[in-house]
Amino acid sequence: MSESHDLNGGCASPTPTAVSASTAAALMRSPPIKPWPPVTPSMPESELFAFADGAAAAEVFESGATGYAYNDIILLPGHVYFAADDVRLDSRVSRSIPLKTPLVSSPMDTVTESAMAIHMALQGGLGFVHYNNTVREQKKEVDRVKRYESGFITDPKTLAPHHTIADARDIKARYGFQGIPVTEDGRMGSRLLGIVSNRDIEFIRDPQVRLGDVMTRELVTAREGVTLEEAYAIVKESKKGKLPIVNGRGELVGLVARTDILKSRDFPNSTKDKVGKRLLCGAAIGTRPEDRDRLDALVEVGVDAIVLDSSQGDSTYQLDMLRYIKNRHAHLDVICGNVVTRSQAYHLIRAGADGLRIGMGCGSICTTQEVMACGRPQATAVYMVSQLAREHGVPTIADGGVSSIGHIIKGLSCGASCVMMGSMLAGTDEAPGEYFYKDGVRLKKYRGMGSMEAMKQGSAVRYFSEDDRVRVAQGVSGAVIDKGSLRRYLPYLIQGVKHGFQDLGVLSLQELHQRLYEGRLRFQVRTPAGQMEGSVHSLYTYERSAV
Ligand SMILES: NC(=O)C1=CN([C@@H]2O[C@H](COP(=O)(O)OP(=O)(O)OC[C@H]3O[C@@H](n4cnc5c(N)ncnc54)[C@H](O)[C@@H]3O)[C@@H](O)[C@H]2O)C=CC1
Ligand SMILES: O=c1[nH]c(=O)c2[nH+]cn([C@@H]3O[C@H](COP(=O)(O)O)[C@@H](O)[C@H]3O)c2[nH]1
Ligand SMILES: [K+]
Repeated sequence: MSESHDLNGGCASPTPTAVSASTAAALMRSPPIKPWPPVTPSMPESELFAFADGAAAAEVFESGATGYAYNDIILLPGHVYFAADDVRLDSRVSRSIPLKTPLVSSPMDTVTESAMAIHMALQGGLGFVHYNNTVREQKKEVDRVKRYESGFITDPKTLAPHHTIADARDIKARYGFQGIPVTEDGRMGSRLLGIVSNRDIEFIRDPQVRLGDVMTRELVTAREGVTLEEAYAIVKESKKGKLPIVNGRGELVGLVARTDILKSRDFPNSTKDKVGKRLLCGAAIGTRPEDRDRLDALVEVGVDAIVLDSSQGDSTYQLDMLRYIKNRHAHLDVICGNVVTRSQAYHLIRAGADGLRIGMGCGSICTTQEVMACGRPQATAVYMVSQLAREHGVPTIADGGVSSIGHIIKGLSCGASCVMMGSMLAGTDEAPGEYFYKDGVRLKKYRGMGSMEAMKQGSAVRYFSEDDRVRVAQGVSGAVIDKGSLRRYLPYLIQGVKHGFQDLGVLSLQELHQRLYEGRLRFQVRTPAGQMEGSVHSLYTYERSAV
């Protein structure tokens, strides 16, 4: 027996009444449907976005009583009339630093050191080197970024003549490259004696044969100071896989790999200075008197932007430090923060901040809102602060609380010039620290800079002593999942953001912000059911790839 579902909810259906012949004839003669004009890219905006559903940002965020997180809001789609690849993401991180990619890495000791900063800059973003270390260590990290030249390998794996074929095979298995320079003491900076490549060792059975007996000694080398173009020309001419760079004393100072000739052209969007063509690099410092020495050390190696790193940026300490830097190093961009209100932002803008970092307690490892009872939901904070900053030409960074591509798009849609990430980047190869396994999952450590662990290490290395102040932690330590290399992960994020812009019908960040402030970017607040509906649901199991 089949079950019938009564669509009238159990009520008896009304008895159909007969339609008169004249009414039936009139219905059949109903007026023809008015044709719409064809939709074309050249259509005026009033037609492309003819109906305004949802609400303008001002209506959503300016109510005052309620603050919204990224997940509380959703954007309504626009009209798609271009390909995702047509979208341009050019922006600024601070008054004088333009970016092709509006993504920056957080100054945290499990996120940004030189490797992260190099790869963020290569792909059009920027990295801020943390300062939970000695002045010397931070200076060295910034120096590495500034000295980086795409194409020159400055820290090649090297071996000594007493190493064996097994050692060379081990490097190949672990890092995937062949052609290992052999130097006197096995290190970079020591006299170059030869190169051992696959051809030298492939037919030798005994893995204990020493490299000194089999390496190639007749080498084509280039002298220190050679330009990348010249080095490439030599590599092409010599048909060798590797070109060692040596100084006047014959010591190894660098290496150029044939395989990198193509790769180095892969970064047309990199964040570089116009004159020296060096990658740009940011760094964080604090607002204590000793941070002035740190500042000078960073300026010595050419740091391009300074973040004054604090959870509450509206303090006389920060205002004093900002004025001090502006007097001493007028050329340097200073990004202040963190802030979440217009008052905080106003004080810093008035004192000359070149950029503002927005976010208090929204980060994945943050417990500030729990412990300090201060903060603000991030979407509202980004909108309110960015709106004021825009009037003064100051770019803003939406910092923290980003755990998906959608959150990046929402941060930018709320008015941020770029987005800063910690947890999203901490699991990549370029973040500091080694991977480890837990429950069969490959992880990397990630911790808040206000966590007890980070604070203890910080005061130990920064001040060379364990001070005995009572500390109140504002963060936790944990771990994040392996995300592989930024070489793949950043292009994935960038492409995702471009697709989001395409759905919104905006071709650039400038257009997005123009729509935002003209009330033409339309938002809606999602109820808890709306949020559930918008995330994965009703499945017994599912998988989500990290990249
Ligand atoms: N974005 C966020 O929500 C949060 C971020 N964090 C991160 O944790 C780290 C530590 O943050 P905070 O504890 O806010 O650092 P902070 O250095 O601003 O503050 C630490 C303490 O030192 C005081 N202080 C700063 N400069 C001073 C001076 N010149 N003289 C005397 N006292 C001074 C401050 O008032 C505060 O009590 C940073 O990396 C920060 O980004 C921490 C909490 C929240
Ligand atoms: O309350 C906090 N306690 C901490 O210990 C802490 N450490 C970092 N931060 C801030 O969090 C941002 C990174 O957040 P995500 O992991 O969500 O990207 C960072 O960029 C910071 O703004 C902290 N906030
Ligand atoms: K949090």
